[in-house]
Amino acid sequence: MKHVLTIAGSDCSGGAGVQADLKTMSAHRCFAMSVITAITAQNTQAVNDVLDIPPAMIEAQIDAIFTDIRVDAVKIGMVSVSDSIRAIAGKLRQYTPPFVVVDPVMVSKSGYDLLRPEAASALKELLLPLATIVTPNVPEAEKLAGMSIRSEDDIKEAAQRIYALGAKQVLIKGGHSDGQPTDWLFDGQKFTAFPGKRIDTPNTHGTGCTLSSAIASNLALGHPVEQAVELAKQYIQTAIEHSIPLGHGHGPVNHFYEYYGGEC
Ligand SMILES: Nc1ncnc2c1ncn2[C@@H]1O[C@H](COP(=O)(O)OP(=O)(O)OP(=O)(O)O)[C@@H](O)[C@H]1O
Ligand SMILES: Cc1ncc(COP(=O)(O)O)c(N)n1
Repeated sequence: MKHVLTIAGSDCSGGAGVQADLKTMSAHRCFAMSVITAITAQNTQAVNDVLDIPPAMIEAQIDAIFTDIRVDAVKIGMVSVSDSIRAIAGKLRQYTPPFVVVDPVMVSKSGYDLLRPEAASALKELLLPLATIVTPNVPEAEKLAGMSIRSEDDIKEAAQRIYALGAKQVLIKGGHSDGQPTDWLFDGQKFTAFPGKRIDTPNTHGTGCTLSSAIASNLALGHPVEQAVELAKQYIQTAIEHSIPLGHGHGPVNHFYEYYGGEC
């Protein structure tokens, strides 16, 4: 069995963050582990509060796992403060897991800033160089690349700029674009498009967390990056198609469909 670790924030409503990651990794039949960077009080409508876990406690969680258990892939999600980013980067340099997927979470679907402005440069300088693949959505890619994105050419220019920050591969996701949700992968040489079919639903809470965890699971399972993304794209497409009308805002995507081959 492969062992996959998420380093991310907790979403008590179960749609995004660590909870989405653990469900996704389990659906891929991987053993899922978590290092919690922050506790959020949120639901499908809003993030009401965030408590950042002290960096020493983040380090202690990482040490507890790596000193005892083989880790086949790591996914990093919400890390809001630069001291926590620095702590995580230091530990990953120490333990050198084979694959690191960085989802540069910045703003929740409900509009809350999950990355403090002071931490943006730490994310760029400390986490991107460790990334096997970084998976920004369009607004995140705009921030990382320092440019606005309005066209396919802009996506390609932004991917090249983000690649230059040190990530080995860059996947710019198309969920926030107009039209069909095509994701673009850049490996330093070529661009590969992963087309999707847009589902007209408000229930897309946790799509980015799910996609990056599916990529991490597929890398742990031995798939090369391009195939890991292709399979993850199929996973998120099905999970959105069967998403759950839970709560009064953005409901979660459905992982049970992949677990049991049917609705829960
Ligand atoms: N309505 C949709 N229909 C089909 N696919 C979608 C839809 N919305 C997003 N996707 C796909 O879901 C994945 C996540 O993309 P998205 O751009 O939503 O990421 P994100 O904004 O980081 O997600 P999150 O807000 O959950 O962090 C991508 O593969 C994207 O193409
Ligand atoms: C702990 C945590 N991590 C990530 C997200 C982003 O997910 P979304 O953009 O769907 O709100 C979130 N809301 N909460």
